[in-house]
Amino acid sequence: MLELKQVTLSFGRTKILDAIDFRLEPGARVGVLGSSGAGKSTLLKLAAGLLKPNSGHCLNSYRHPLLVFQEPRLLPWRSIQDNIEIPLRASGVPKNEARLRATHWLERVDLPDAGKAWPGELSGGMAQRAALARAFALQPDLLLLDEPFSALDPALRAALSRLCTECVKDTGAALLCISHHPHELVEMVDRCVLIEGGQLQSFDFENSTNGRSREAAAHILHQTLLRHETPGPDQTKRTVA
Ligand SMILES: Nc1ncnc2c1ncn2[C@@H]1O[C@H](COP(=O)(O)OP(=O)(O)OP(=O)(O)O)[C@@H](O)[C@H]1O
Repeated sequence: MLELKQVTLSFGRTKILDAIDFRLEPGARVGVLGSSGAGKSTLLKLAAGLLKPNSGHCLNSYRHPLLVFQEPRLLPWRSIQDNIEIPLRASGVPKNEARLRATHWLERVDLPDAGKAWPGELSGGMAQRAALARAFALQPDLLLLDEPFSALDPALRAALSRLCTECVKDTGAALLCISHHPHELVEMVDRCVLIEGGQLQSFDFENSTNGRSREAAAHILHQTLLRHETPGPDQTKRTVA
C-alpha cells in the first residue's frame, strides 16, 4: 500500500505538490494525467522513494517498486539477455534462475530470439519491449511507468500498452502510469488522477461517467486536459512556498 497524507513537495520556493492525499492499494491500476510540468513524474518519484516530501506523510509498504522511463535505458555494450540478467544477479537472484526468468520474459514480450542481440540492433519498439521484460523479470510489486511508450507510433503504443496491462494483471503488481493519451490510459487502469496547480483530482470511471463506458471516461479526461492545458483567466497558479 502507498499512502500519501497531506504531502507537500517543493523544489526551491516552488510548490509542486500541495498537501495532497493519495492511496494506491495492492493490485490497483491508476493513471496519472496533467499538463507538462504539473508534477506527474514527481509523484512517481515519491512512490519510488526517490524523493521525500517536505511535509506530510508518505507511507509505502511496497517492497519492490520499479520505475520504467520513456527511453529503454539498456546497456549498449551488453546483450539483451545480459541486460535482463545483470539487475537480477545484482539483486541476489542465482545465475540459473536469472537465465530462466530472462528467457521467460523475453518470450512473454514476443522477443524470443533477441537474447543474443545488442540493444543497437533493436527497433525502438523492440528495445522498449526488452525494457519491459527486464522490469517484469525483477518481479516488482509496484510498477511505475513514466510515459514508457510515448516515443512509439500509435499502433505500437497501443499494442505495448495492452501487453503491459496483461503482464501487470498476471503478476498482480500495482500500477501507476503517466500518459498524455487518455484513450489508451483508460484501457490500462481503473481510475485516474489529474494533477494541476499542485492539487490532485481523482477520476473514478464508474462515478465520473455514471457507469458509462471507458470511452466516455476517456472523452471526459481529454476535455479536462484540454481545459487545463489552455491558459485561462481562472487557471490555478502554482503557489510559492
Ligand atoms: N530536481 C528538480 N529540481 C528542481 N526542479 C525540478 C526538479 N525536478 C522537477 N522539477 C520541476 O518540477 C516541476 C514538475 O516536474 P515533473 O517532472 O514532475 O513534471 P511532469 O508533470 O512530469 O512534466 P512532463 O509531462 O513535462 O514530463 C517542473 O517545473 C520541473 O521543472
